[in-house]
Amino acid sequence: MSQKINNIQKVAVLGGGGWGTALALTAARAGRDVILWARDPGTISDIRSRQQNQRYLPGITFDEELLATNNLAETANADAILLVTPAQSTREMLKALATVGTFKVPVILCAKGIERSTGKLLSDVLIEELPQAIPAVLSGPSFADDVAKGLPTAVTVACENKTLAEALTTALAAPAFRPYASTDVIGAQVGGALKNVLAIACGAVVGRKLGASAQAALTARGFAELTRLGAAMGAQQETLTGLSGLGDLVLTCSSAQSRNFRFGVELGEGQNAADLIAAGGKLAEGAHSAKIAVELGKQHGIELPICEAVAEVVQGSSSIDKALSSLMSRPLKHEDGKQ
Ligand SMILES: NC(=O)c1ccc[n+]([C@@H]2O[C@H](COP(=O)([O-])OP(=O)(O)OC[C@H]3O[C@@H](n4cnc5c(N)ncnc54)[C@H](O)[C@@H]3O)[C@@H](O)[C@H]2O)c1
Ligand SMILES: O=P(O)(O)OC[C@H](O)CO
Repeated sequence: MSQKINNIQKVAVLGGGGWGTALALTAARAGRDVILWARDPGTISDIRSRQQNQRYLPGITFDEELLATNNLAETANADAILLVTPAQSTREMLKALATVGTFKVPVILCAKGIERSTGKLLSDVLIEELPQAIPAVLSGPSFADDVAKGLPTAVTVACENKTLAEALTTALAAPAFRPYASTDVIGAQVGGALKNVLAIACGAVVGRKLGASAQAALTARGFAELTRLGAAMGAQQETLTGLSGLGDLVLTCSSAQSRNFRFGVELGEGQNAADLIAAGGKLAEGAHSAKIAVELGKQHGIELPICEAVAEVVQGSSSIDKALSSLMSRPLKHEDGKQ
């Protein structure tokens, strides 16, 4: 493995959506040899022939000529894999990978979510499906459009092996893309998964025109939920207050560029979650993680009232108004959560 650590040159990116394409571009800008796997043939031909991914990164043409394929076997000799398909497809993707190679390399999980059917973090899913791979996580405040356009971005790259975490940051660092190394694989995942749920709540408050004060209050109380669950699951405080925790929460809870935030705005404006999901619009990972986050909270003895409100609205068992009124009428508490 030490040879691989010192020489992460061939990077395979799995996922031809906005984030997969943006990460492939930034890895190419970092000087890596990049192969991008996508399942959609239209995406591959768009990238090959026009240096665009119009479906997921509309209006952006890139200078880099990315090598794109829909043959997964072509990724088998990579020194590192970036897995960038939606969280709920992680297991399926890993099962597919296992059929084409051994992958005794770092697999960097870039999706933000919790497996809905099991409540498992994606690193646990990876260990189950590809036990010889080395789990790593890339997370932080970063919109695909910004990264694809080369705007400045900083993220956390976590791997339990400190040397490998540092090697991965070296391999991915580009002039406008600054990864920080961490050994906290759990913390980097909890922040990314929960901020999506909390961003839906903030979006709903904006959609309902409840004011900037309410949005700030939800963000701060949401951060309390994120840090308490994270700590109970073994995350480090510095990670939760860092890029992949507070940093991403602030971004996603305040920007209409976020799909989770916009999903919340639409709910706040009176649309129905089931209809929004059935319409197959933009990916809002928080809608898929809300209920399982609440269940994880219960397992760890942590109350997550905002996540619970989002879960209830998403599953149609509460309206926005009812959910907000039950949040406001909870018994008065100390801010630190202690009695
Ligand atoms: N877009 C961003 O700004 C951004 C930033 C950071 C993290 N992320 C995270 O990255 C993950 C992917 O997001 P995205 O923005 O690229 O989504 P996207 O909707 O732009 O693209 C999703 C891609 O995954 C593919 N896909 C979907 N289901 C699949 C399956 N079962 N097997 C194989 N491929 C499948 C789609 O064809 C598409 O190419 C999400 O978890 C998201 O939270 C996104
Ligand atoms: O568009 P969203 O809500 O999926 O957010 C994208 C990134 O996770 C922001 O860091």
